[in-house]
Amino acid sequence: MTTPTDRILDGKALASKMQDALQQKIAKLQPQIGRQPGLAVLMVGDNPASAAYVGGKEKACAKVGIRSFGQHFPTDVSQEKLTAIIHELNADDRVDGILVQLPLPDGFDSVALLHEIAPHKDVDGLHALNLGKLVRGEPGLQSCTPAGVMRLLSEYKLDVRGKHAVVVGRSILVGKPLALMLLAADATVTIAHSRTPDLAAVCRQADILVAAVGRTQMISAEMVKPGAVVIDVGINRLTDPTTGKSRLVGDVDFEPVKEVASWITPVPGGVGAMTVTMLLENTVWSYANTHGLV
Ligand SMILES: Nc1nc(=O)c2c([nH]1)NC[C@@H]1CN(c3ccc(C(=O)N[C@@H](CCC(=O)O)C(=O)O)cc3)C=[N+]21
Repeated sequence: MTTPTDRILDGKALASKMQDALQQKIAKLQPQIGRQPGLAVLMVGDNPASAAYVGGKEKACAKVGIRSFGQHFPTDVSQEKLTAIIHELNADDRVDGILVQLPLPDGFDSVALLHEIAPHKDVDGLHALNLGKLVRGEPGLQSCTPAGVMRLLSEYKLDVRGKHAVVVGRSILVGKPLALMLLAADATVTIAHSRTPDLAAVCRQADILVAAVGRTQMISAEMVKPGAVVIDVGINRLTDPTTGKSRLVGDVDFEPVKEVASWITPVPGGVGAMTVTMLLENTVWSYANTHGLV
């Protein structure tokens, strides 16, 4: 029962291919529209993981030709000030997408803030209007990480229709929207979580198993049906106590699970690598859509 090791869903390669295509698309649209697409990322505080993500987003923007309007605030910035900044960005014609880097430090009402973003600039797909469209199965801006998972599955022509997808995790950023996207693609969807009894038995039913919990080694080989497609959304940073070096691992016990699964995403280089690219896609979609060029 061996699995060819090339059964890896290579998010990094797909992201790079998509970024090349985006770069060309922007180069074509820019003379018609008369400006670059623009993305504003708001970050509060100095969480090192957030700073790294924001840096990655700005680098990717520069690479494809999106102008960054990054703003970094100290933790004592007020909710009112952030709201006012969002209103300015809503009215700023150079800005196609607005993203509030999450999580915000304690004391901020992030949902209230997300709802100040003009829905057509909500490139994170977290505004109630965009989430509502997703529930209804209408087109709209969709959350980047789950959209990246769907794109990976379609790129590798892995059929979702009629398959049993088990999503472990029910966050508003990943688990819930991904379950809805899988449902829209005609999967039979189960959402499992920390209160699900006999999680292993539920996972073993999955043709497509998604781990989006944020806990290392959450998914062991015994929880995976042979031949299942395993999608690892977890991003956990582990520090080696002897070397002090840190590395990223997912929620899946990769080596043993890879022997059971038909296809599997690595961490890093899998879903996470797709997330930023979907953000760029959403920004360019909003840019083109504003000018009737979608
Ligand atoms: N409003 C908001 N929207 C988000 O989409 C959002 C957020 N807040 N807060 C934090 C999470 C996390 N996130 C990732 C982005 C890039 C990688 C990524 O590039 N990962 C690479 C490697 C990164 C590395 O090596 O450090 C990979 O997995 O291959 C991962 C995770 C977006 N998030």
